Amino acid sequence: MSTITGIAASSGVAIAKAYKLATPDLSFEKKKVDDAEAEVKRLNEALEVSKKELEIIKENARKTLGDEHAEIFSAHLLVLGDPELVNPIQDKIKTDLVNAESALDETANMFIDMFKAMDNEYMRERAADIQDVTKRVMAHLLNVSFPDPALIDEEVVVIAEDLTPSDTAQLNKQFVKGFTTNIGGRTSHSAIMARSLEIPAVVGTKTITEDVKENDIVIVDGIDGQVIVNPSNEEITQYEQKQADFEKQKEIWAQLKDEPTVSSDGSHVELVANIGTPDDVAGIINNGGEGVGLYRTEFLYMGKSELPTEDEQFEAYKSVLEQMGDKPVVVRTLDIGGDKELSYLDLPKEMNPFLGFRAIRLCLERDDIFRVQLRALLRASTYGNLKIMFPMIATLDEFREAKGLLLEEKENLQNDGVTVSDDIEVGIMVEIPSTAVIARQFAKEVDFFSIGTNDLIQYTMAADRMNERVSYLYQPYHPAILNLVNNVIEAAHAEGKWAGMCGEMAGDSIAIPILLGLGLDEFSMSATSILPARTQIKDLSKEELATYKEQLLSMSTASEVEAFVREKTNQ
Ligand SMILES: C=C(OP(=O)(O)O)C(=O)O
Ligand SMILES: [Mg+2]
Repeated sequence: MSTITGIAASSGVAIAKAYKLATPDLSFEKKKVDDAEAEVKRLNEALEVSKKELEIIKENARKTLGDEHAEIFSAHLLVLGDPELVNPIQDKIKTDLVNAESALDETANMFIDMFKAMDNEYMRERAADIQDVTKRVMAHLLNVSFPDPALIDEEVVVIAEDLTPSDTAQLNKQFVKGFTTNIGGRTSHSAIMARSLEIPAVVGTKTITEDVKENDIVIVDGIDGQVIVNPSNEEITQYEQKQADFEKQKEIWAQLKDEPTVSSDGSHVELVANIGTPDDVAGIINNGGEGVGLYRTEFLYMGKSELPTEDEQFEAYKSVLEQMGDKPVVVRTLDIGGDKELSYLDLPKEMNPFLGFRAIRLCLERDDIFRVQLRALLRASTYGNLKIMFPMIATLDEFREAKGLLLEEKENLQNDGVTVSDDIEVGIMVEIPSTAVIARQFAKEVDFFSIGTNDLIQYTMAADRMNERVSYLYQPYHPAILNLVNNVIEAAHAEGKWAGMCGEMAGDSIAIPILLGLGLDEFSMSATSILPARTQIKDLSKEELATYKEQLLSMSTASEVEAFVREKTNQ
């Protein structure tokens, strides 16, 4: 057995056999063949098996993630059955007398290049579909297995170099008991999704794909960030106990499910949750959340082959608002870019995607995409307590322009006789240090702030949130971060506005006492963190914590801050 240490990304313990998720080697040799018919038969068989697999994947995706996410596989099935693609491959085998692999590769590449060059978004999307489908058919021709998260049908721990947010969205929690990756940090989106799916996860292990072989038994300890490979019987017993203790602890937390969040000296704060899809609302209700503090709408745009329509979006927003009743629902407009890609938008590769064309920057340039979302939100606004916030705001001009588009679409809808709520609060995420520094000026114009510490920390410390090599610099308790957070809260209060936090820091047990003392009004976190946070806050005195403010803000290091908080709060 061996133990590998990584970053604890999602609590809980999982014990199961390993399932390695890696793209196989699909290289092949171009060969001349004598029997073209036999080669065509081989191609047709590979196409048939691929079709069957895609049918299963589509059905699994439909059951676990809904029709919307299953749609991409319908597009793949269409490609597989398209004679315009299949006939030329067969013809090539017959006329050039080459093996099926090279006929497939050359023909598919010809179509991919042709579609990519077209000045039509729909056609460019088809290029991505052909690319995906060709890989699957090629794997069958070469007789190599093509791992697919949506095809897993027995209990496993997924082992991968990295999981993209859309890979993570395909994990079926009935079978995937845990996952562990080489790269990533606590705030990478795969980690955030693991928490909303309640799947134990350890990320940033650097070497897990080398340390584990297919079918090894693996323990994922998402509480302490450890992975144990081929454990002894005693270790299995020990971790089964840890798993049972964790379940018991969850039962204790659950006792506060229907209670408000009140500190020991009677101050109420709002504990709300971060969600990615309407299905995640069930998790908020089960965990006693007081609303939605961040709805990451980009997941509506991912795992698909084209942009979601206004009606599809309207249905999703309406569903969340209706499920939450009169509780607040803060919806963030599209935040694509960084680690969240949309293959069908075909955006150029960037050297620094986190500093590049993302979020509001993209939305203001592609206002055709943005306006559709704004209209869908405005139409849904009468179904609950909607608040809208814009991501990655760096300048007041960006906020004014985005709000201007919102008001324009509101007027357009009203002119068409559509009813729109008149009291939608419009706020911003504070993720960029410049915005935190001049929060006073912003506070005069926005209705609220939600501090996105996942990005604010990476931009302030110049430490990539996805990179485990610099994770030591990713310091939520660094006094520079505390000063920025304090600046935002003070600025909001000076203008009679509220300040929340929707970065992962809001659910951190060392950060919570600090934030309570600084006067944060709303804490938005993974649904599973709500009950532990409520339990903790119940025993904290806000008044006492507020007296430590100046001392904390003038400290010099994160470790000084952490030691101080641990001492004062017995952690
Ligand atoms: C909540 C945030 O947004 P995301 O994690 O989606 O970038 C953040 O940056 O803190
Ligand atoms: Mg962010």
